[in-house]
Amino acid sequence: MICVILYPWIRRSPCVTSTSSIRLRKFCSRSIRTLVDSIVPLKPSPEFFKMSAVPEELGKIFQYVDKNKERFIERLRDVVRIPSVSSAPDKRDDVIAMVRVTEEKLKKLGAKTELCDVGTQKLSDGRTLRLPPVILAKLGDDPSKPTVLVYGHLDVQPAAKEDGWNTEPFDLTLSCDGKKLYGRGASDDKGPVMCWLNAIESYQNCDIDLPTNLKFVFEGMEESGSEGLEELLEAKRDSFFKGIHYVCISDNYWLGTRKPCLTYGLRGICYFFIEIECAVKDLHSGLYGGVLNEATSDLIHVLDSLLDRQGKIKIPDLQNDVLPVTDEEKELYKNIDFNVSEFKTEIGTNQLLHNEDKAKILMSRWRFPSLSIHGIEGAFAEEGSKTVIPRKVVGKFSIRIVPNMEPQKVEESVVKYLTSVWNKRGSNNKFKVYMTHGAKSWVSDVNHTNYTAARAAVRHVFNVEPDLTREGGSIPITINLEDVTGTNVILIPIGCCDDGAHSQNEKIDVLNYIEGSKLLAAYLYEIGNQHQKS
Ligand SMILES: NCC(=O)N[C@@H](Cc1c[nH]cn1)C(=O)O
Ligand SMILES: [Zn+2]
Ligand SMILES: [Zn+2]
Repeated sequence: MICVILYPWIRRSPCVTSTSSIRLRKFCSRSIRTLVDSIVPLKPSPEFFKMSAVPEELGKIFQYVDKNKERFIERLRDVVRIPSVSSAPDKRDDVIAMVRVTEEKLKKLGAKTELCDVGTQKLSDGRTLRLPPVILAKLGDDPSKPTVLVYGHLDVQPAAKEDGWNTEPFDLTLSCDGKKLYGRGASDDKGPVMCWLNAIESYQNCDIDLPTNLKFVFEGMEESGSEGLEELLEAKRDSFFKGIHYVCISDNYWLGTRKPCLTYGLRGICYFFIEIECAVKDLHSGLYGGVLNEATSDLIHVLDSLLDRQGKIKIPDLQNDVLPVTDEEKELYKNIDFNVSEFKTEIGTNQLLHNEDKAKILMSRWRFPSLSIHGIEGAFAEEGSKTVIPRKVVGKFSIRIVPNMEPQKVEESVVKYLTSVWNKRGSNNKFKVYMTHGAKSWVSDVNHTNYTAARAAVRHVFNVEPDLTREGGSIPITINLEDVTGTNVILIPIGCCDDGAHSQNEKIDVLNYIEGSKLLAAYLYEIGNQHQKS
């Protein structure tokens, strides 16, 4: 039997279900209002309003998700509250708490869980810190069903109100129009992880048998290079990671704000530190200024040698391995729904390096390397006019790498180039450059059942054919998951491009969180459906 539902985008219209009954903290500020007002009004094409035929079981699940919207939002609130910042040593206990809370949630759904110790981490100050355990879990063991491996991360980027947040970053806050949930990790990646739990709960409470067996890898170090995880994958290659048919990751974003997409490529990342030391302690610039080469000016000189004004990486040999763009590839960019002026508005810039050329902008984000300078540790960065000469500064930058580029080769080129820049500088200060972590890029086969199932799932939920996109960010473990399972990996993004992952005021739209829970349920349904045929 077929059940007919209205295309859910309609619910973006003003007749949105009232959220006044929701026991949620609401936040009204001019900045959020401005943000909401500035969003280009949705003009759905006529096909958006077509009726969509959804299989009866999925229809029931979708209704369950809608009915439990408030509780699902509370579920996200519970985990956003935990400041699980993997890069901050003093927050390590919170990362571990987040891992434990998630393990409990999985157990409640009936999963068999294991917390795997992945050893220790050496900090730059020489200290050793225990890495958060990785959750490996299994739900279902039916040999007649396919097995889907789900990966997600439980750690987040740092966030503080003083950085320019309008709300407390670790207190999930609903915007006054009831459409957006602000909080660190809301989109990256606690929201999507909770969507998986929502989807599974929905099957169970609707008394519908899960169409697949599930395995989970949830880690707490993704934002810091997934330390320890690769070794765990290798150690469990012939046990936990055996017998997996499909891998699914929800840890990226739609290309825009309106149309869902599926993602088949990621750039890799090579992260570098440059340490420069000029004294044994910080110095008064009135007493010591003018008598020594200062570490900060040395560092700025070195950092300035990395990029030219057009954003071209100046490190020789680095671009040698980048594959040329083929005519076939050029065609792929033509039909992708990407609006350059909306993109500029979202960033808040009126000038991009590649003007209004959609294909060039997308290629620069997806298939060419880029270099970004992230910050300088030790340099005076607070308010006020402190007259200090910092004794030691550490510059941090990363290079997003693309297919055919190898992290080790990138490391060699960077170290060789910066050492020569340093030698020419002629400073007597102490200088060190090293790569902290390197991860390869990843590109997948979009003709695999993993993708056809996900496309059908998008049609069930959004009644639209998704764009197939690549992503400029990195999920370091993706390629290892592909290797260790020997099967196809898909990225199913849940949030929008304007979610502000890693930035101030990170959010997830309520619509994306709720429809995203349905999407993952529909994906499992379609994997169950299409696996038998493949
Ligand atoms: N949502 C994925 C993501 O944000 N990944 C990080 C991974 C990373 C690697 N080193 C530091 N962070 C990214 O920046 O792409
Ligand atoms: Zn992430
Ligand atoms: Zn992230």
